[in-house]
Amino acid sequence: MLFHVRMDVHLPHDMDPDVRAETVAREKDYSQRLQRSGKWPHLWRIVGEYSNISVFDVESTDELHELLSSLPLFPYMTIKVTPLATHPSKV
Ligand SMILES: O=C(O)C[C@H]1C=CC(=O)O1
Repeated sequence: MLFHVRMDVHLPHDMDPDVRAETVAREKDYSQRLQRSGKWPHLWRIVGEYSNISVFDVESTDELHELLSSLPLFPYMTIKVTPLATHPSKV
């Protein structure tokens, strides 16, 4: 199952710089493991925003929720999920 996911990151301005750097580093490691596994085939930066557009390829909505809620940045993000179906005009 494919899902279009938009993530907007809102890190607190007063966040400790060491905590911020460590959280972002853990996020990078976690996301790269999911990308290598094939579950996160697209990850794009939205120009001019601390946001991304992603595509996840997972078995279920429960799996997607588990993956997203385990993101180290999850407490600092708003996430919008759009389920994708096959377009009837696709060749
Ligand atoms: O930077 C972001 O868009 C948030 C998040 C998604 C992947 C990653 O490494 O960080």
